[in-house]
Order: sequence, then C-alpha cells, then structure tokens
Amino acid sequence: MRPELSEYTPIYSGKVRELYAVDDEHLLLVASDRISAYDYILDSQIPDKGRVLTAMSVFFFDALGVPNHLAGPADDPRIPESVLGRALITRRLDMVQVECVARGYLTGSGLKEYRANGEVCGVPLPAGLVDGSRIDPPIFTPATKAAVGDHDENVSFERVAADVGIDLATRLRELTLDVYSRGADIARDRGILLADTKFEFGRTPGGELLLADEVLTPDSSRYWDAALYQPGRAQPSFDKQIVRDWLTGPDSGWSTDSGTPPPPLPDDVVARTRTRYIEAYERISGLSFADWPGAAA
Ligand SMILES: N#Cc1c(N)ncnc1-c1cnn(CCN2CCOCC2)c1
Repeated sequence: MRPELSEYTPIYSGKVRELYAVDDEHLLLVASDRISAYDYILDSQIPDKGRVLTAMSVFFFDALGVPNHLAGPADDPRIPESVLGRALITRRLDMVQVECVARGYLTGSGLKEYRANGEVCGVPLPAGLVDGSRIDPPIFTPATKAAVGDHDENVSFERVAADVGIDLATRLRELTLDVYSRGADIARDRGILLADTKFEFGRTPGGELLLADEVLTPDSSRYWDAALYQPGRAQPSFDKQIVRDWLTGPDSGWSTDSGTPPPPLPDDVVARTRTRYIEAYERISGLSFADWPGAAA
C-alpha cells in the first residue's frame, strides 16, 4: 500500500515542481504538468509533462553515471499513487547555492551579456557571434538563485569562488561542463541540440558532492531540433514552440506586451505539445514512454 501525498510535509514549491520531506534523510521531488511561457505559469496543463520530464531525468542520471541524489527507483514504494511516475525519492542534501549553467550555444541572457560587453559571466567570446552561435568549447556561466518568479543573476566564476571557495567552484565548473557535454553528445546523436542547461548540486553530511534536482530536462535546458538549426535567429524550442507560436499568433487574442496573463491553450495545442515532450524523451533515451510508471493522463 503506497502512502498518501498528504502524509509528507511540503517544504518547497517552485513554478512547476514541489519538494516534500519523506523523513529526516529523504525528500520527494514532484514534477507537475504545469508549463511556463513568457514568464507566466499557464492556466493550461500539459498531460504527462511531469512524467516525461521525470523519465528524462532518470534516463540521464543512469546514462551519465554521475553520483547523484536519487535514493530509489521510479516505482519506489514510498512514492504516492497520485504522483507515481512524476516523482522521485531523493537524498536530502545541503544544497550549493549556485545555479550551475553550461552553454554550448549563445542565446538568452548569455547573448544579451555578450552583445553588451563581448563576454558571458566574465568569459570572453570571439567577436561576431550571433543568436544561436555555437560556443566551442562550452562555457560555465553560473548564476545566483533568484526568489521564485525572479530571474537568476549571471555571475563570474570568481564570484562563485568567493562565495563557496575555489576548490568547490572548480569542481562545480568541471562537473557542469562534463555532464553538459556528454548529455549534449547523446542528444546530438539523436538529432536534438542541447543549447544550454542548469544543474544543481548538493552535499551529503559526509561532504560528498552529488548532482541533484532535475537533469537535462526541457525545463532546465534549451532543446532545439538540429534539422531546423540556423544561427542568426531565435531557434525554435523543441518542446515549447507550439505553445509560443499560438500565444503570439492571431488566434490567441494575447500578446507578450499585453501585461495580462496568457489565455488557456486550445486542446490541439496541448495535445501537440504533449506529443513533443514524449518525442523528445523517446528520441533521446531510445525508450518507450509507454513503459514508464504511472497512469497516462
Ligand atoms: N533537488 C534537490 C534537493 C535535495 N536533494 N536535497 C535538499 N534540497 C533540495 C532542493 C531544495 N530546493 N531545491 C531547488 C530546486 N527545487 C527543486 C524542487 O522543485 C522546486 C525547485 C533543491
């Protein structure tokens, strides 16, 4: 008999995920079906999004072989039925307060910084780069964690070293770039570009540094279709472009500068977006989402 979610103590609630205390040493990390766009959490949910992104994290935790915070399988008996497939039992860690970002392509806040001063997080880049340019080798562009709803602040490696010490900062950079590069290689071999990603790390009571949070999901990363890749413009998001295009198109009656929350999504936009998440998982993992635990939404 699985426990009820109400038996666990909520300890953190993010835009699309929650964290519960299971016991003194373990947490339950729950991914919802909520989706964000243009800095709004949409009223419409994407059925199975939480299960797909959880499956993707588990695939990469397994495939990359990096010591991590997982403390049980996807069907662990401590996971309540109501969240089975979109929740994981993890070790409770002392989290390092650094958003560990790796960028293999220039876009978003990195592009904005580059255009202003030719560098990102203190890392100088070649002149003449455009939106979507490859950054080779990839760079470590850390950020400080912002309050829910705010944007993280990009900071230099030197600032991270001042905050957490040079040894830990160096280890964070090394792990971030290694895990990003190996994850990007896996995705690229399947026709999907991993433009950038954000990792979080934590330490055990014994001081071991573990990869935590979610890993290489479309919520923590930018995924692009390699077949559509064209530097010099904003790349279509593999998973969210259908939503973005409808919201900014003629049928939504909404615009990004309206100052109002986006309207609900049409059923077909929801359905096609669900399909995109499942396609990303199945192409990258080579596994069938039908085999993943939990009830299909
Ligand atoms: N993972 C993890 C983890 C852990 N294994 N041990 C202790 N604390 C955390 C933790 C606490 N907050 N965050 C930020 C990311 N959150 C994730 C959940 O959803 C909301 C955002 C991570």
